Amino acid sequence: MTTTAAPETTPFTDTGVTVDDFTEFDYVIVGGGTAGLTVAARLSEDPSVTVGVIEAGLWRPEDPKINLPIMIGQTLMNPDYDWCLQTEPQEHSNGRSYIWPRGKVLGGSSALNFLVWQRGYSGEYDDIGRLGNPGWGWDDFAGFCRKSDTFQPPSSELQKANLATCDEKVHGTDGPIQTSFSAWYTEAQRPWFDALKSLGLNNAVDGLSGKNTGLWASPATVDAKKHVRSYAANAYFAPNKDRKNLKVITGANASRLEFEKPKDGASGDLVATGVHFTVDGKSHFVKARREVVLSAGTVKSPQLLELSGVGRAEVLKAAGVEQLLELDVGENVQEHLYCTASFKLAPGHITWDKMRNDDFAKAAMETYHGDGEDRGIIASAFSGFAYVPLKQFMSAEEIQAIKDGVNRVDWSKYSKGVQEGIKMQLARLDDEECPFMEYIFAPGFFATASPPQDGQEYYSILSALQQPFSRGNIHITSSDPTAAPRIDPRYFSVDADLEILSKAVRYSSTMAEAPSLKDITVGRQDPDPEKYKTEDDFREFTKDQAVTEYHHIGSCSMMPRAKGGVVDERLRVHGTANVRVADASIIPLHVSSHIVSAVYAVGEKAAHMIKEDAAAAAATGATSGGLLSRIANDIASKLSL
Ligand SMILES: Cc1cc2nc3c(=O)[nH]c(=O)nc-3n(C[C@H](O)[C@H](O)[C@H](O)COP(=O)(O)OP(=O)(O)OC[C@H]3O[C@@H](n4cnc5c(N)ncnc54)[C@H](O)[C@@H]3O)c2cc1C
Repeated sequence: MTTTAAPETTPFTDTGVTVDDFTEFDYVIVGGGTAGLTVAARLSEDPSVTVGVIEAGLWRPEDPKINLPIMIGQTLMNPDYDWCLQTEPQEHSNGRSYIWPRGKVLGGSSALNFLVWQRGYSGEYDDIGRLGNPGWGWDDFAGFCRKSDTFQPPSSELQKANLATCDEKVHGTDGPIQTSFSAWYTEAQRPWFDALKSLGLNNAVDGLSGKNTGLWASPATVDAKKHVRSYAANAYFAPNKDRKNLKVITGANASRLEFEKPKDGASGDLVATGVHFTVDGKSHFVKARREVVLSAGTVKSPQLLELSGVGRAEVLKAAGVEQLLELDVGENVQEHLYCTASFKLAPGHITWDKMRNDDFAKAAMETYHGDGEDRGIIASAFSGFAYVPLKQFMSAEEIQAIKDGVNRVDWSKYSKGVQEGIKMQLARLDDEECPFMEYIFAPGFFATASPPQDGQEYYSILSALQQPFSRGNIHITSSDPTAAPRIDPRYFSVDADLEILSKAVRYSSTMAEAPSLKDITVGRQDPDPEKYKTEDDFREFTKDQAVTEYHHIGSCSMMPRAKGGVVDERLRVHGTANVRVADASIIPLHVSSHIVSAVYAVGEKAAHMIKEDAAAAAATGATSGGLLSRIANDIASKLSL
C-alpha cells in the first residue's frame, strides 16, 4: 500500500514507506519540515535507535518550483505545497485577512522560503536565554547554527564588486545546508548601498557575526555547486534516506497525541504513548517507545497540542476537547510584517522584471542549464540588506513617544514572560547595535498596491518590522483535526508597530533621493506619490499593504511554566514526561533576522539534548520516574541487560 495517493499536479517521489511499516519507533517526529528533518537526521545517526517522521506533504526532489532559486514565490497558496492558511480579519489593519503560507511538502517551509540566510543580533539571543532559558544565548545558538551549514565563500571579485564581504570563521564548514552569495546582481543594488552610506550607515563585514546593524550583502541557501535551493529535504533527508532506522511517511496527517491518563487523583507528568494519524482518510496509530517530538511549525504544533488536550481550559472547552493539562499553548504569537515601496528604474538596468519577457526568460534558462560556470539570473537570490535602529528614521521625540505608547498598554493581561519580553524590547530601543527595522533591496517589482508596467524595470525597497510589540494567538475552534485553527496575530494592536513601520516605509523615498540611487531612479510608483504624502497617508498605506514576512513564532514559547511558557529550556512540554516541541513555535521573543537558520539551530540543539538525556537516563538506570525510567528500561532491554 503506498502512502502517496494524493492527486498530483507536480512531480513527487514516494519515500517507499507504507502504513504497514510505520507502527512503532523510539522517536516519533510530527512534521518533516525544517526542524523535524533536522532532528530526524541527527537522531538516526545512532543506528541503535529508530525514528519515524509523519509528514502531511509529499516529497518533491525534482520540482523546479522548489529547486530553482528564481522561482521563489511560485509555490505560495498552491495546495500542492502550501497549507494555504489565512488570518482572521485584522481590526487594526482595516479589517484585512492576511495570507499565511506554510510549507506542506517534505522540507516544510524551507522548501517554500525566499532563501535568505541570516542570524540576527547577538543581544536578542542573550535575551531569550535571560527569559529563563539557560543554554540559549548567542554563543550556544551560533554553535548550533554553524553545525547546520557549509558556507561556500564568494570569489574576491564578487566581494569587491557587490560588497559581498564575509568573515569565514563565523560560518559552518561541514553542515548539511549549503549557503553561498548570489550568483547574479543587478547593477542597481550597488547605488542603493552607496545611498545608504551617504545616509550614515556602515558596511557590516559579516551580518551573520551577531552584529547585523548596517548595510550588507546576505548569503542565501543556494548550493553554489549545484545551483539549486538547499533545504531540509535535500540536505537532511535525501542523503540519509536509506538508513534502516529512519522512516518518513508522506501524505500522512497527524491528528493528535495519545496520552496515558493519570490515574484518579494521581499527579505526575503526562506520558505520550504515540500519535494518531490518517492516510487517505483512514486512521492509524504509531507507538512512540521513548518520545514524541512535535515539529509541525508555529501553526500546527499548538493545534496538535490542543487537539490532544493540552492548552487553555476555555479554548479546549469551546472546541469540545477534554483538557488533560493547563498550559498557555497558542499565545505570545509574534510576526515580522513588511511593506513595500516600488521605484521605476532608468532604462538600461536588468532586474528580475526582465523575466516577464519570454525571450529573455528562455535565454536565461539556457544559460542556467548550459555548460558555462556562470548560471546567471536564474540562480540569483535576494542579497541587498540593511538593518537599522529607529534613530535612522525617527527623531528622539518620536522614539520617546513609542516608549510612552508601549508603556500605556495594559500588559497585566499578558503572561509574565510576555511582560518581561516587552521590557527587553523597550531596552533595545536604547541599544544602538540592535536594529528595529530591516530594509531589503528587491531587484525588481515587489509591491502589492499596483501592477508593474509592461517593459518597465523596477527596484523595490521592503521595510520589515523586526521587534513587533503586538502579541497574537493561534487556537483550535473545533476538535476536528482537518479544520484550520483560528489565527489572530493582532497586527498593529500595539500602535507603536504601525507608527514604526509606516515611518520606515516613508524613509524609503529618502533613500531613493540620496546620491547614486537618485541618478538611476525615475520615480516612485508605490505608494502613489500623488495620493500618499502625509504621515497619516503612510499609516493608511501600511494598514492596507503590509504583508507577512512569514516569520511566525512564539505559539509554544520556551519559558518557565510560571511565565506562561509551553516548553522548558530542553524543549520538553511542561507537565509531560516525553513530549518535546522543536520548531519555530518555541522561539519566545523575535530576532532581527530571517529565521530559518534559527529553526535549523533549534532542530540541531533539540537532537543534541535528546541524545544527552537518553545517555543520562541510561547512566542513572531505571530508578527515576517518567521519561528517564522509560528510556532507561528501553535501552536496557535493547542491550539485553
Ligand atoms: C513563503 C516563506 C518565505 C520565507 N522566507 C524565508 C527566508 O527567506 N529566510 C528565512 O530565514 N526564513 C524564511 N521563512 C521562514 C522559515 O522558512 C520558517 O520559519 C521555517 O522554515 C519554519 O520551520 P518549522 O520547522 O518551524 O516549520 P516547517 O518547516 O513549516 O515544518 C512543519 C512541517 O510539519 C508538517 N505538518 C504540519 N502539520 C502536520 C500534521 N498535522 N501532520 C503531518 N505533518 C504536518 C508540514 O507539512 C511541514 O512540513 C519563510 C517562510 C515562508 C513560508
